[in-house]
Amino acid sequence: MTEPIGDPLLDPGATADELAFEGALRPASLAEFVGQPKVKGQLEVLLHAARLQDRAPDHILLAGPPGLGKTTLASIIGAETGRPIRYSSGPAIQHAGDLAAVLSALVPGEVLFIDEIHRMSRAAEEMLYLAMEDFRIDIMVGKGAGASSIPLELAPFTLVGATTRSGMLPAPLRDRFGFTAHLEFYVADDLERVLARSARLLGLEIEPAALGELASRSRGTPRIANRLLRRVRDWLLVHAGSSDLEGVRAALELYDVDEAGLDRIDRAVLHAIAHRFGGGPVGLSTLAAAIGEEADTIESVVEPFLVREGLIGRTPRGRVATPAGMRHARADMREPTLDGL
Ligand SMILES: Nc1ncnc2c1ncn2[C@@H]1O[C@H](COP(=O)(O)OP(=O)(O)OP(=O)(O)O)[C@@H](O)[C@H]1O
Ligand SMILES: [Mg+2]
Repeated sequence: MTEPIGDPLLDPGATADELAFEGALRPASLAEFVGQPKVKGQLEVLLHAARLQDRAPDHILLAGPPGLGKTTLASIIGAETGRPIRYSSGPAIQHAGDLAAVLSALVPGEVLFIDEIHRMSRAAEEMLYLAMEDFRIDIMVGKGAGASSIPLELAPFTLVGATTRSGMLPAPLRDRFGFTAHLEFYVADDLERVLARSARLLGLEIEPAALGELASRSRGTPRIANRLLRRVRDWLLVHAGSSDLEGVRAALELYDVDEAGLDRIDRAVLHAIAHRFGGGPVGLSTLAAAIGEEADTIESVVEPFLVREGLIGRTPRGRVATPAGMRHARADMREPTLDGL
């Protein structure tokens, strides 16, 4: 058995300290939100139009891999519309009754943010269809033949849903959103701007070359950029007097982030496909078992990045390493987790 690979950069069980750090760096307005020009332009028009007509904006779905700014955008939507925002999440809504309680407590014009909306229960999803369309729900009372439904009017609200897996949303739910924002991985220039902004907010003076190096290793993801920045800050603090670029390289080496920005779990996936499964194809669950990771993490976090980097491909028969992926796996001899494979 291989040991599960705890991913220090993407660990979903973030500590309170990390959450506070994320919160402090979260842009509060669309103007402050770096990159994603397409989505920003679309949201600007949508929010502006709603403001002109003094109505709640259409329901909005924010779709994209973790750490690209979905939660950030949801709170920006609240701020830009000047409306109160209420946070909930799919896993917290397991019964229709949970959702009924949230919906019936909404005040007119409120923004309801449901994170990980693809993880809501079926029954709650169905209740949401009606709520989104008609601002009404039917509450079932009683059971069996004597059951009846009582309609309940809701205050008009804007639903903002976030999902890392828009493909898992049932079509009727997806179709009820007036607009779906597809967040893309960030280009290095934009990540550099994210980093420059974060460094300024943290009171760090870091040379542009060092920020550029960090940006190119941040997997197109602001959350990772910010976390790496924190590791570099630590390194520079401990090794006072070192140059920033040296600090970036040393800190990333220490935390197992390679030149292409692949971290331990990315490399474990790539190595497993390349070496253990002879380049593939290999099915997702086999791959997950081989490296001791959740299939879900591999599918929503690791794969989109490796596919985008042209290192692996997806075929109907499973995942395969591309020639570039094979080269990367062969060249990278530092993989510590390979020992057990
Ligand atoms: N466009 C951006 N400009 C500046 N900072 C950003 C941007 N997008 C995200 N960030 C920063 O990245 C961090 C992660 O963003 P956020 O929590 O919004 O991601 P998410 O898409 O909700 O991720 P998850 O799917 O894991 O919930 C935040 O600290 C935020 O400050
Ligand atoms: Mg989020």
